Amino acid sequence: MDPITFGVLTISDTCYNDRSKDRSGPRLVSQIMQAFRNAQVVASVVPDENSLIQSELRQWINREEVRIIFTTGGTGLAPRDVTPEATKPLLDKECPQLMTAITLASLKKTTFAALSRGVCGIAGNTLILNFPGSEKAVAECFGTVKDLLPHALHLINDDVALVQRTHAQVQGTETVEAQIHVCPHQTGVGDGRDRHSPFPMLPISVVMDIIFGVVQRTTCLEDDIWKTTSPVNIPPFRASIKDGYAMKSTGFSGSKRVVGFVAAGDAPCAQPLQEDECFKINTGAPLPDQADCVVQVEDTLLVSRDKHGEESLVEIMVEPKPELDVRPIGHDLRIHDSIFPITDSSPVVIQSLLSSVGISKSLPKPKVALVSTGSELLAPGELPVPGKVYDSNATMLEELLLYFGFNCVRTVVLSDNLPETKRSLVQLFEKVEFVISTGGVSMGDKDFIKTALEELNFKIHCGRVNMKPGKPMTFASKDNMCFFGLPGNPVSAFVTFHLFALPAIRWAAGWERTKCPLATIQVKLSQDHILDRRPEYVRASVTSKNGQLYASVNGNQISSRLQSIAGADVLVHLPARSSECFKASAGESYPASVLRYDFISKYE
Ligand SMILES: Nc1nc2c(c(=O)[nH]1)N[C@H]1C(S)=C(S)[C@@H](COP(=O)(O)OP(=O)(O)OC[C@H]3O[C@@H](n4cnc5c(N)ncnc54)[C@H](O)[C@@H]3O)O[C@H]1N2
Ligand code: MOO
Ligand SMILES: [Mg+2]
Repeated sequence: MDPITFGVLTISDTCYNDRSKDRSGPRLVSQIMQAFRNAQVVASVVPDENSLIQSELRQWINREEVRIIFTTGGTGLAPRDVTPEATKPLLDKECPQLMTAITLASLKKTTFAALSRGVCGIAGNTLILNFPGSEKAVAECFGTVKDLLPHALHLINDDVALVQRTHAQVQGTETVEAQIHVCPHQTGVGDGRDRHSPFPMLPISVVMDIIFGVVQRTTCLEDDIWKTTSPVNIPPFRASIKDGYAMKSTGFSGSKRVVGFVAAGDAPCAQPLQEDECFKINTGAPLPDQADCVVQVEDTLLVSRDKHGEESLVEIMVEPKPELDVRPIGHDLRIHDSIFPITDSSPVVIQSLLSSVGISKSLPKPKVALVSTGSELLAPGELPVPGKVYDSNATMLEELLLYFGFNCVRTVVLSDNLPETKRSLVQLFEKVEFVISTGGVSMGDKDFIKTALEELNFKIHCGRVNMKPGKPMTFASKDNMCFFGLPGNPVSAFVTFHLFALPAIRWAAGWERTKCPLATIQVKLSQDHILDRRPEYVRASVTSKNGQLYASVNGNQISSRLQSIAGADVLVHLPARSSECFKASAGESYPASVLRYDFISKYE
């Protein structure tokens, strides 16, 4: 079936000024993608300006392939709400009943639906529907009309055969769902149908929304961990902060007799203590019951030793003050207080804080399996064979998982063989929740991953992403099993692991959503870079010059050249080329994902 292109136009001053605030547009895109397997989507954001709305709508109406446009926002009663006024003059025919259907359904949820003034109609061969601006409303409105859309398009197209077929379906002989289903790429068929990927190229933000919507959390840190209270005080006894002498702060008289030695690990000592006596004590040792301060060894002089060579008299050079160099009981953490002052999902933080209060519990981490696919692959260590290449992806991904605090339970190398691929996936998913594969997701007649997933009844949420490298990145799921099919080119696998698989695993592990993706910083480009047709994620090393971070692109960026990850501190996010702009210039500032903790390679 031919792809249908949908337009999603977010109309909002706020979202225009800060795209990250646009929740409704991406939500709509993701719903379209989930509902229509043959959908392509163009999306844009404009402010609440009549002329700008019309100019964007006109461009899409004039594009033959754009068949349905949803607008979101600007339908209310506020002075800046002009979406219906901008839309109406462009319509050849209005479809008021479509809007009535939407309004009736929305009124069942909230009477506020009565305050939306959206219109629906046909412009050329394009159906336009105005939806309100809220994410929830958009989802509901889309749900109301989605099943009507294929038939509406057939009617607009005057496609008699399909119209008749839909009428038959309405009478109960076939489902509309079946009609709009498109099978994934059929390898080796050799006819026209297998020459284009049926998978729309989704924007990264949409793929992220889908991933966070689909991946289930295997641990619920909020409940299990964040509310944990301490069963002990830290320190559990009054502890010395210094190596020195524990004594009474009262009756200071210059020198004191050393009456005992307390080391870390000794039980607190109840022995009576006079004002002219002291105990030699080590850092971390419990203060004798009758002492109330410690004088560090640097502020004392040894006066004499006894016949065994032990210290017997010391001169105290500073005045002892109550509580000097003493950590009171519960100073760092009080019993029954929360162990976690703030939520921090780092396994380092969680495990070590739990250990500090005596809780020995390893956090359940999502179980991950890695699979390298490809008949051309040789394991490192094997002798070279003509036509074969060494498998770098399995090692790279295993090291990355370890670097980010996760383990992988198994690594297997598959040949390009459909039954073997299916068998291995089934076996792996008996043991793990995540399988990350590399290779076999593009258009070759040996690229079996998507077919295997379909045949195993996985839902393929994403088969292509609008990015370079990493275009064929595939994400699929079934029940709580999640599958990432990273592209085989090693750099594509590297980039897509960081951008998609890692955030998904962190999410499953219970991390806060905003913490799941890599941290983003702003960097200035050190050199010009020609922009690609796809948004590009460029490996670059970072130099700090007078506090400003500069990114230097790491040589040839072809996705097979793994050397570009050497010295890669960040992935610089470069936008796609446009008619106005074909290069990113030196000195311009771009966002960049931080790949490693030590992300500044040079200081100048
Ligand atoms: N007709 C089209 N061909 C390709 C397209 C396309 O859109 N149309 N996309 C290209 C893009 S972009 C990428 S990225 C690759 C992705 O390919 P696959 O995921 O199918 O991966 P393979 O074909 O199996 O391998 C690609 C390449 O990578 C090497 N490779 C694979 N696994 C490993 C490994 N474990 N270690 C090292 N190197 C590996 C493999 O030998 C190939 O050279 O498809 C393009 N094609
Ligand atoms: O997207 Mo591919 O990953 O360009 O090489
Ligand atoms: Mg391939």
